[in-house]
Amino acid sequence: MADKPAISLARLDKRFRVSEREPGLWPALRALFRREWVEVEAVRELSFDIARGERVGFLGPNGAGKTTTLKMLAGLLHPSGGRAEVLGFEPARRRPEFLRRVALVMGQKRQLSWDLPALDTFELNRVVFDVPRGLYAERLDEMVELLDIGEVVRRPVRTLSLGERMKCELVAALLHGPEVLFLDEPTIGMDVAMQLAIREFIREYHRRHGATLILTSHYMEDVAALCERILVIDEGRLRFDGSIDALVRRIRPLRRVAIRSGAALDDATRTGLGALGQLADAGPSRVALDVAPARVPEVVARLLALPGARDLEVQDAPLEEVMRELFSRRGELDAGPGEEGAR
Ligand SMILES: Nc1ncnc2c1ncn2[C@@H]1O[C@H](COP(=O)(O)OP(=O)(O)OP(=O)(O)O)[C@@H](O)[C@H]1O
Repeated sequence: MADKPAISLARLDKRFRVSEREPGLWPALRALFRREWVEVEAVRELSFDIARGERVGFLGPNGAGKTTTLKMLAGLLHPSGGRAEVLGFEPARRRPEFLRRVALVMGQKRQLSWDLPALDTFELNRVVFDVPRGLYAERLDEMVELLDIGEVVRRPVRTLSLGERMKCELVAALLHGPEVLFLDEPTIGMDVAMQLAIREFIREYHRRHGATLILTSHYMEDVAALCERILVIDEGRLRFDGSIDALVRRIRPLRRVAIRSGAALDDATRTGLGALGQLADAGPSRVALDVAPARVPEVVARLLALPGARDLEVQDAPLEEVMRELFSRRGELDAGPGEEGAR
């Protein structure tokens, strides 16, 4: 029999009731006596399974329901309907045995005490989670070394840079050895070098300890480096479940083939090439064509036959472009699973 999934959602729903009023004084006064409520459907009938040790990227436009889902899975929010199971537990019950085995790290929130060194919060967590001293010291040494924060953990948190603080947040979240890790925008607002350091740490931590990982990030490099599977949600619903490659093919189905020729191309040649795919503007002696993957070999052969042809390139759409498109095309991704099928 296959292993039970680490995480399982069945038609999970979350609705928020929010009060709504028109701007201005009169509506404000009226709202004191009679509030008008609207329901926001943040998560709608979300169903998927995640196997133990899987690394899953959770993507979608702003307000898609990613954070709400992670909060439900970490036991911070009660679902309005459906069922969530994490490591066999119902997260909303917040059983201590459950809380000891999961961790939620949010790039926009901190659990470290502002005026104390991070080491003090680590020690507090050791007591709260009842981690044996030897194991605690072992884990702490390992992470401090991997993140290179031997000195950083001794300084008051308020004096740390955003990246240094996030490194400490990660240590605080991992000292109890969680088997499931929810990471919500762990690199948000950081410079490229710090993003890379944090990403590398997460990758190495996963390699060594094999925790199940769900990550949300607006940085495609994070997701590409860390996640083997992507779930896209939009308006609270699952829109895609598959690999990054499959997602790129779904959003940008064409590949770009470009070449430089020995001389400027005349109009007749350009028109002839235009019949092979969509011509992208590339300059007088350069041709770039966007073509369906199946046509790439034929197009490459035709381009290589141009006089003085050189510098052939075949590219997928850059990941950042795919990400931008994904976040701007609200509601346009086909419903249903990715090319690799529903799981
Ligand atoms: N506590 C709350 N009360 C009312 N509405 C909420 C609450 N939390 C979230 N929402 C609403 O639920 C929807 C989903 O929000 P959520 O934060 O889960 O999205 P997200 O995908 O994480 O977005 P982002 O990428 O911007 O962080 C949004 O419309 C949001 O305004």
